[in-house]
Amino acid sequence: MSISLSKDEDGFITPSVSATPASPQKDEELAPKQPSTSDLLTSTFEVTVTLADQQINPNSPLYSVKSFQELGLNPDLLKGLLAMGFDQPSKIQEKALPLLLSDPPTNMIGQSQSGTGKTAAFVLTMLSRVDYDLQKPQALCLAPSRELARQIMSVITAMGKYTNVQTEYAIKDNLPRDATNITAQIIVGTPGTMMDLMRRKVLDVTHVKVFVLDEADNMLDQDGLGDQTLRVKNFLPKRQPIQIILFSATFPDNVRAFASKFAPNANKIELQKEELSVDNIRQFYMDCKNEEHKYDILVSLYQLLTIGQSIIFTQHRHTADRISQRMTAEGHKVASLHGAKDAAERDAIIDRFREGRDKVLITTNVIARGIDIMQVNMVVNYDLPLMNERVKGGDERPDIETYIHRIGRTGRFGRRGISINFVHDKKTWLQMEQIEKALGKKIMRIETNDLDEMETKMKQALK
Ligand SMILES: Nc1ncnc2c1ncn2[C@@H]1O[C@H](COP(=O)(O)OP(=O)(O)OP(=O)(O)O)[C@@H](O)[C@H]1O
Repeated sequence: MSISLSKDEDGFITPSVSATPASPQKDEELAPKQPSTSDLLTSTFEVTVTLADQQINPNSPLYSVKSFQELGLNPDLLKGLLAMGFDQPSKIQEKALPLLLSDPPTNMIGQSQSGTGKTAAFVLTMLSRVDYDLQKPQALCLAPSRELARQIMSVITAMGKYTNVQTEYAIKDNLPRDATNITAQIIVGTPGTMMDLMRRKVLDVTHVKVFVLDEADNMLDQDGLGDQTLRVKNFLPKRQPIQIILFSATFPDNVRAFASKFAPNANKIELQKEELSVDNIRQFYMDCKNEEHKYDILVSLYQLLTIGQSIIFTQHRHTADRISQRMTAEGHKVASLHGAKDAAERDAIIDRFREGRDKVLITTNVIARGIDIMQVNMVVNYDLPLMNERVKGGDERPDIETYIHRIGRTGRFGRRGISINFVHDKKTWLQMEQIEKALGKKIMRIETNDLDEMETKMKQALK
């Protein structure tokens, strides 16, 4: 028996037993530049494509498509795509889909910014590869949270609407404890539960041919979910080739090498460092006097937070609960979500938020990644994300990857969004400065004492 430290979904480390501020902004910097879905579809951001077969020219038109029709998809899947309103592939889909769907299947490590359509790329691959007449698990997809697993499942269901695909979850408290045999073709879940089902032989892996990791850098990070993900992979049969697909908006250097080992000989689509975050998210900061002042400012922002929908990120679960209880007691309508709540409650909270019945969600890193809710036009980093939520020890450096994912909950698929960082002392101010440097994007100051100015600037940024 060994005791190891592992990170739970909120980013908290738990033991487990197992075998110079940005200069004030000028008004012209806020002048609206109108990004739109069509901007995203014709986006010019650069990706580097490296093919597993070095003899092939990645710039050949064979390795890029301008329409879904060119992919030679099963007509039922094409119908599903069109019913979802997907008329044209996005940049990442354009590049990734021909590589993902070609035969023989080749591994893929794919990177593109948050909200640019990675999910559809791997979901379409799973749906294209499974044999609908075979009642056996054939594609496994792992995600870091139950919320994301449920969202991926909803994309599979929508895209596969005109097929006979059968699906099953591998998330906590979903299957009855006495379930014996999963016959669905596509299984989506979190690594611990997936492993549990495999070990108990409820999930037969003999016919698995596609293995997908969404938020792959997070899933492979040795300080995160890496151990469990590796265990799942090692359980898969070695006899037949399995297509391994890794996608994320971020691949920090420390996991890149491991990703290449995990998905050997992969085709790779990578982003330049300066393209990590999308331009349609306007980033601001507010200089608060102290912790208590952060709360007051959040309350004063309430009206703006509810123009669309907003997500407020805190470092700790207790902060999320405390703020939400205080705001509720003061007559505001807010919800809080984190990994300490039970499964049914978590599902109910995210569903209410997704349906727009709650407009403000206060949460931890548990939903920093992947969650796609178009109406979210504001993200507040009440606490900046820090490395010590991710790695062992008291590392107080800002967590750049988590920052990119958090602000990426807004500005989905070319829409406009704004993010606001609260800083309240020299330390947090310096942390924010490091984020600004790492991303090479200006984070603009908004005064905390002029609500009208704040409102004007924010509305302008969202126009
Ligand atoms: N080709 C398309 N046409 C229209 N909408 C699309 C297309 N592809 C994806 N979308 C929509 O774009 C939104 C963002 O897509 P998705 O959630 O897959 O982004 P992502 O790249 O996985 O983001 P993240 O890095 O945050 O996980 C979704 O609402 C999806 O339905």
